[in-house]
Amino acid sequence: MKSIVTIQNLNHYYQEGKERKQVLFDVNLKIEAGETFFLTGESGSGKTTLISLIGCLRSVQEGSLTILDRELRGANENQLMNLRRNLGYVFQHFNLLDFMTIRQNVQISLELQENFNPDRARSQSEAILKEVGLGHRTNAYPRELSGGQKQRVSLARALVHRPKLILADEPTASLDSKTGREVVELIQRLAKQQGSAVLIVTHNTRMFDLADRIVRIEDGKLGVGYGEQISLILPTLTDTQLNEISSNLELRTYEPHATIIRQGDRADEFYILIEGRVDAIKEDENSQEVLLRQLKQGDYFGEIGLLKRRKRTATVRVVADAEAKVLVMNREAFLQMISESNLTNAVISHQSFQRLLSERLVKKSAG
Ligand SMILES: Nc1ncnc2c1ncn2[C@@H]1O[C@H](COP(=O)(O)OP(=O)(O)OP(=O)(O)O)[C@@H](O)[C@H]1O
Repeated sequence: MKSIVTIQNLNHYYQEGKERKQVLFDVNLKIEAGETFFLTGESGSGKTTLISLIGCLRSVQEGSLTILDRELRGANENQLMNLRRNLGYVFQHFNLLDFMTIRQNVQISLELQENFNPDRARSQSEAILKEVGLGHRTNAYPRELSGGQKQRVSLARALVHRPKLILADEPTASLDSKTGREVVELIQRLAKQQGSAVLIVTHNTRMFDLADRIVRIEDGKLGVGYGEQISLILPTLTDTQLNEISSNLELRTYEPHATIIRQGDRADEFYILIEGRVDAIKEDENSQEVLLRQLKQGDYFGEIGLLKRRKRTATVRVVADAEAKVLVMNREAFLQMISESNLTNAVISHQSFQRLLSERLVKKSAG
C-alpha cells in the first residue's frame, strides 16, 4: 500500500526562555492511503505539535517527515504551501467564516488550488455539501446551523479539493457523542471514497472502534501504553488491570508470511493482533494445511495452548500481502490476568471453546 506520511526519527523542541524543551522524541510512523488513523494521548503529550508538523504548519527541526514522497525537512515556505494544497483540515471549533454562506466557505478551499475555475468550483462545492447532507442549505450562513451541521460544512471544505490526507484535530470535542460519531463516520466514508488517509486526534475512546489503527502518544513518545486498544478488545478488564497489563506487553512486527506460532510447539505467549491479518492453519495427518480462520485487527490468539494444553493446536501465519503487529503477553502475565478477572477468564475460555469446536467441525468435514 502507498504511504501518504512517513516519519522517521522525528524530534521536536520548543524554546522556553533560555532552555530548549524537547516535546517529541524519536517518532516513527507511517500512514497509508485509505487508512483512518487515530492519535490519542493526555493533554500536553505532543499531539497538536505532531499533527501541525504533518500539516506543514510548523518547520521540521530534526529527523525526516515525508508527505506524498516529498521531504518537509528543509522545505521552504513555497514548497510547504504547495503541499498544504494536498491536505484537508478539520478543526474542533469548525473555523468557518461567519460573513460567508456555507457554499462560499467550502469554495474557498478550491480558490486556493491551481487551475481554479469559478463555475466548476461552485458545482463541486454544492455536490460535496449534498454528500454531507446539506444540499438544501447551501445559501445558509454558519450562524444558522447546529454544531453538527457546522462540522459537516468544515468537513465539506476539507474534502472538496479531494486531498490525499485529512487532518482532524479533536473534530468531535464540541459535539454531543451521537453527532460526533456521525461526523467521524462521515469523514471516514468520504475519505475511503476518495482513497484519502485520515489522521484524527481524539480523546474520545467511544470512537476507537471506528479506527483502522490507534496510536497513543505519551510524553512525546509514540506507541507506548496500549491500555485503550486492549480495553476495546478485552472490555471486561478494570483500569488497574489494564495499566498493569499494558506495561507488561511487548509490541512485535511480523513480516508477510512469517509464522508467529507453530502447531506442536510449546505454548508460552498470548497475542493480540493490533494491525494486519493472520491465518490460523491446522496441519492434518497427511501434512495437508487446512485454513481454520483468518484473524484481523482486534482478534487475539494463542489462548488455547495456554488454557487447555501446553502445545499449540494450530499454526498462525501472517497473510501474504501485509505485515502484522501484535502485542505479546507472556504466560505468567496471561495466567495472572485471567486469575484476577473472572469475566475475562469466562470470555476467553468461551472463545477458546468455540474455536476448538469449529476446529473439530473443520476436521470432520475435511475427513
Ligand atoms: N509554542 C510553544 N512553546 C513552548 N512550549 C509549547 C508550545 N506549544 C506546545 N508546547 C508544549 O509542548 C508540549 C506538547 O504540547 P501539544 O500542544 O503538542 O500537546 P497536546 O497533546 O496537543 O495537548 P492538548 O491535548 O492539551 O492539546 C506541552 O508540554 C506544551 O506545553
